[in-house]
Amino acid sequence: MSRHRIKDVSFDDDDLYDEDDGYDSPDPAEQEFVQQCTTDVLQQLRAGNPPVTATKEEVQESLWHYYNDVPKTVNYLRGKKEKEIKKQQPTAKAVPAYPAPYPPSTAHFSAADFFRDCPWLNVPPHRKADILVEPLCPRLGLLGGAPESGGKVSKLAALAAARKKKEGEKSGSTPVAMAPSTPQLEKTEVPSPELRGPSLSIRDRLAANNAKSPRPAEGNDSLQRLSKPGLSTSSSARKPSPEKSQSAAPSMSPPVQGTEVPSEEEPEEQKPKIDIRASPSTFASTIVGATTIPAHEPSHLHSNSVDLLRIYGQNHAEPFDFAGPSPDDVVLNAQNTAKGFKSKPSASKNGDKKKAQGELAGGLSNLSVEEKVTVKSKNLDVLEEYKKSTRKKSANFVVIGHVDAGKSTLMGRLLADQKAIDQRTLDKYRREAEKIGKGSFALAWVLDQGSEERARGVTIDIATNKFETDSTAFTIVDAPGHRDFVPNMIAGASQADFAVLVIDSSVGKFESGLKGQTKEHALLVRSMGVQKIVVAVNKMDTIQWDKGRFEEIEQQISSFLTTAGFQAQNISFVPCSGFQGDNISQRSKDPHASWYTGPTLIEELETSEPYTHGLDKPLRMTIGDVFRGGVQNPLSISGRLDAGSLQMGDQILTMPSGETATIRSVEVDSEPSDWAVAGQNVVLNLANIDPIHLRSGDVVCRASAPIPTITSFTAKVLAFEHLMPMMVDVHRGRLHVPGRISKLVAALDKSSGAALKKRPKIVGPGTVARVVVEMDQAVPLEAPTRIVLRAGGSTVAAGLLE
Ligand SMILES: Nc1nc2c(ncn2[C@@H]2O[C@H](COP(=O)(O)OP(=O)(O)OP(=O)(O)O)[C@@H](O)[C@H]2O)c(=O)[nH]1
Repeated sequence: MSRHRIKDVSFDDDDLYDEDDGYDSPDPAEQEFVQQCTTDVLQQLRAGNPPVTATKEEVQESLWHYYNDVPKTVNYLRGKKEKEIKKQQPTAKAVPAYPAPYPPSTAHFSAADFFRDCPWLNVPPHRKADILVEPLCPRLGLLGGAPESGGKVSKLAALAAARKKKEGEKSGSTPVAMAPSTPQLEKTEVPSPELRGPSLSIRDRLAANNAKSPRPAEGNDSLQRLSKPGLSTSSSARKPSPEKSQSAAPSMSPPVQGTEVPSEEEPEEQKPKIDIRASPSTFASTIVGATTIPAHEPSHLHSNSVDLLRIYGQNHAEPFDFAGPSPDDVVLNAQNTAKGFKSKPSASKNGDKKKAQGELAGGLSNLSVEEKVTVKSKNLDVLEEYKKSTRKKSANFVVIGHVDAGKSTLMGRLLADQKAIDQRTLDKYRREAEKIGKGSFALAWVLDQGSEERARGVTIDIATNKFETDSTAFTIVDAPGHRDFVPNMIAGASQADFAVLVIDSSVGKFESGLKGQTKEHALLVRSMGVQKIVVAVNKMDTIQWDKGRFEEIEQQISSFLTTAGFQAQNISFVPCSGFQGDNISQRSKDPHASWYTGPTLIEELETSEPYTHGLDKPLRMTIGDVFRGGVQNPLSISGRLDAGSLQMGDQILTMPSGETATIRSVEVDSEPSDWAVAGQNVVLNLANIDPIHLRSGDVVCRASAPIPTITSFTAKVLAFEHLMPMMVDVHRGRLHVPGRISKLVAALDKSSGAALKKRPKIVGPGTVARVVVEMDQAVPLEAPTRIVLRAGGSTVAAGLLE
């Protein structure tokens, strides 16, 4: 027989139900066992101390819960019954003075029962003191907050309190002071101890005592301050009288519920206004020195709106003067003075302050990324130095002509013949050129240094090289012949004293060249101011030095150049072969060339006069290149002096940036020099300027005579194409800006310059015209500068700024 209600996991759900009531019928043997247990439990309950009884059903129910365990069932029922007995007895009587301990087998623990035998807990209720819970009256601010004392009550609250009091008197009941355990309750009156029952709280009794014997005004500092009116206008409120001490008694009421009830006899307007603001905290009192304020003066501490800093500054301390030296500075200055150093100046005085500010402003203005470089000038009379100098005359010439006319080859030969390039380098160029199948370009590579130029066999940008004869230092400006690079050719032509026009004399090439850049280049250099031109009739070896061909070319070109404005005495022709080196530096040894007895090319070049005019004019130099000259010269510019002179240490002005720079050193024709004059090719090593202010095409001048920057000008131009109001690019050396011909002023006579027709709508090629040009941006230009106008990749006009 099992004592446990253990579920057999092997059953089916149907096994739990029988056909009658759905549950198993009790086993007779088990019923007998339960009966026996019930009897045992009842006997033990009756035999215990105190004896308890329980019903049969209670016992069997308990046995069922305890799985028929008799001792546990007895313990449970005994505890249960004893609790019921206790509940039925009155409290005093139910608690025995010395209750018997529970049997050790008790399963339930009760704290009350555990401490029941403690005699000190058996305090009669009437002797128990109230436990007061402090109301939550948050302190609001550092210098004020919720009033701890009675504050001014609202009229509504006062009326409600008075009505309540009256009702209490009518009903004859004693007004009971409410324990301020709940802030919402309103205390209407502080009763006397006699009126209070034994349940009066300690706080209430203290309050009543305070009402009876008011505190003297000077007895307690906090109360004294509390009684000060602050914003109150009533003087009577300043000194608390015994009658008013009630309001001064500490109250646990929240701020909105005052303890003072206005007397009915006293008119409202005569009642003193009580300062309901709280006293400052100890911390606040300490930092503002509240205790030093005389008692009779209104305390600013009660004004919540008072600025703490203002209080601090007005009454108690001088505000710190931040303009003066800091305490650390004072100490450091004293230490430095003792060591013999100059002390840090104080800026406390106004004068010193201004001085310091001035120094600061000056320091900022002088602030620069790089330190200013000072270059000592020798203060030379440059023109005198120039006259005394024994330097060779220098001449620049630009090499122009149609593409593949043989310009670079001719100049390479010239440089080779003049020993400006050594044979070893020349052999190297030859080998390299042969490697890529361009052996005939070996001489051209002397000038065409760019890889693209060498690969394509075409000059792209101008190249400058120097060579010297016995009398002259020459600078070659090799210009590209291709029409796509005409702007570069213009830049080269702007630096030239004269021009060498190279013409391919081979059959068909001369004719095509005339239609191409031969004429354009000649016109351009003339428009750029070049007056002398040497025509090198090249590749004469290809036509077996045909004299007739040479004379035909000479005639056609001469005619054209004269038309373009060159004077006949400034035009010369030399039959030559750059490839073979005939009539370049040496006369041709070819017997077919014996008919020519004139000067060689170099001899013709030496007849040119140096460009020396404009020495006494204001400094003008167009920047050709901006580069890093080396470690000693981090910023250099190169170009040709158009006018004036300069020397080392001079201050220059660059336009259009308007930035100044110092000339650190000067190089003339790659030689160091103290000075330079107009016509010389110079490199200026600069200091005290940022490279971003320097560009090719900018103009160097002096601040005393700056070049103007303009956006429009009138020019007398020779039309290469039809001209009308149109968009054009304005070229001046390296400078080129977009603009437009805004007006055709007049068509002019070529020789006299007189107006033939005013305001023409269009002018044809070869016509000289006066036009107004406007530019999109301001550029440094001044008369009589030569300009070139191009449109759609062609030169449409060139002329002189008026
Ligand atoms: N037969 C012969 N060929 C020459 C002579 N001069 C140059 N050439 C050839 O002509 C070709 C072009 O020569 P370049 O010196 O590059 O001509 P270029 O005028 O400088 O050409 P670009 O600068 O590109 O306009 C090369 O193959 C040269 O070898 C010459 O006197 N006789």
